[in-house]
Amino acid sequence: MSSLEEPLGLDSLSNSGGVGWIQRFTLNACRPRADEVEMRNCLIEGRQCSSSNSCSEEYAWRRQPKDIYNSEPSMLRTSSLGRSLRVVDNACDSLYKQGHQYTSSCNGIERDLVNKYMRSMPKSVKIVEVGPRDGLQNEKNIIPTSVKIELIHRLVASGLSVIEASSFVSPKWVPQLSDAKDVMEGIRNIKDTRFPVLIPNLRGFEAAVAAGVKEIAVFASASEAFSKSNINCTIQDSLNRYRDVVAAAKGLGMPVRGYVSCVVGCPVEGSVPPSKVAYVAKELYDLGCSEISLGDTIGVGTPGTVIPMLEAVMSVVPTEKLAVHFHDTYGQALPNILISLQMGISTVDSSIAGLGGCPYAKGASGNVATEDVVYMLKGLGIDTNLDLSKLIAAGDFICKHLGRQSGSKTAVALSKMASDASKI
Ligand SMILES: CC(C)(COP(=O)([O-])OP(=O)([O-])OC[C@H]1O[C@@H](n2cnc3c(N)ncnc32)[C@H](O)[C@@H]1OP(=O)([O-])[O-])[C@@H](O)C(=O)NCCC(=O)NCCSC(=O)C[C@@](C)(O)CC(=O)[O-]
Repeated sequence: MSSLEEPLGLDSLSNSGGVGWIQRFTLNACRPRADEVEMRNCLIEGRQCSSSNSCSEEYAWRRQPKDIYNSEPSMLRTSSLGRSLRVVDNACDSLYKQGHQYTSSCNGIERDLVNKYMRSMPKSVKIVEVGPRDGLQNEKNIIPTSVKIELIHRLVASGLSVIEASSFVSPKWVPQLSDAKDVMEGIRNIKDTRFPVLIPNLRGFEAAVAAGVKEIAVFASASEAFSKSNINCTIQDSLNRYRDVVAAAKGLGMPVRGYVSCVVGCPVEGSVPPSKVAYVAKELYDLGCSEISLGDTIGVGTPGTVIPMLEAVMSVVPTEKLAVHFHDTYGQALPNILISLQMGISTVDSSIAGLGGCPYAKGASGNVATEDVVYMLKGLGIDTNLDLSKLIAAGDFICKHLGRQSGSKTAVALSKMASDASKI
């Protein structure tokens, strides 16, 4: 086992002030007020109480089952406290306030956390929904075009402003998306939503234009081996190809997004150096791409590897032009997004119900689930203008069609709570 695979033990923190840091975040160090203790006890014991926090009738989450999706995450947070009963844990809680303000109420002491932890966080985040493209491209059974169109309509209804609709790639390589033209026809009348599509070459570009596409994305790799297996050419050849595609798109006034895949690791080459990612990102930016999305295609990144990668890219491409695109193979997507936000990035790609995977990246799991990203952003008080309940319904729709459970932990948890509440 390499040292990177070994988790840090508490003993290794003691010499670096780590224990003190941990103590500041324990309940003992941040004792609940007496009335909160009393309220918690009543909840555990199932009896009624009348503290100032009022749990006199029922649990908050039982009172309004229909509003459960729209509740703030702090109201939905639960902890088992060693018993099967779940309780609202507000003993030492962060209070979410509108307008990007956070305070922590603890022992009656108000602490302003904005400057301490949230200083560099964006006030709003743009989500680029990639479910209909990245989410579905790897599905073995061909999904009817009408289902893809219905999914896109549902995603639009949840407030998403950018939805990657499909790919104009070779149908021999990705048969699932060979109906791109028909999907575009089915969403032609939707206004005020952007529907970019993935384009591998001029041929795909021409087909997309003929289908009424208004925005495209080209996709290069930071790994030579992945470039070969994904688009059957070297990185340099792909950049040369994209030069013509971007020029043609610019000639029509179309915005072009540029993807860099394998920004942390490659299924064939292993680790990918940040300098290589920065090189490809800058090349795409210089070609005229208005946004560069950095894809951890196989989901191996952790904040420890994402930070140096982003540092390298941010030194050559303006931060506001960057997006992050994390797959969740090792459950690292949310921490990676959080660190990206802290580094100033405000565009995040995600896929409804965590669908996804690349046909040329074996073992890679789905993208981070849109519902989970939105839940986290709501908890951080960051504006998304999205309706979480409608997102969950959209995820439910496609998962039912695929015959599997959602890959979104938020969707699973909130659906279970809603169903439990409806039985009461
Ligand atoms: C790039 C090519 C086309 C090269 O394909 P090729 O086989 O190397 O070469 P080709 O140009 O000779 O084309 C082969 C056949 O495809 C046809 N063809 C050629 N182009 C098109 C086109 N645009 N639309 C429709 N058909 C096309 C072409 O006409 C020919 O047909 P044939 O003569 O044999 O009947 C192929 O390798 C390809 O389509 N690759 C796409 C693979 C793909 O979509 N992968 C998943 C993308 S996900 C990703 O990259 C990561 C990302 C973006 O999600 C970020 C992340 O997750 O990190």
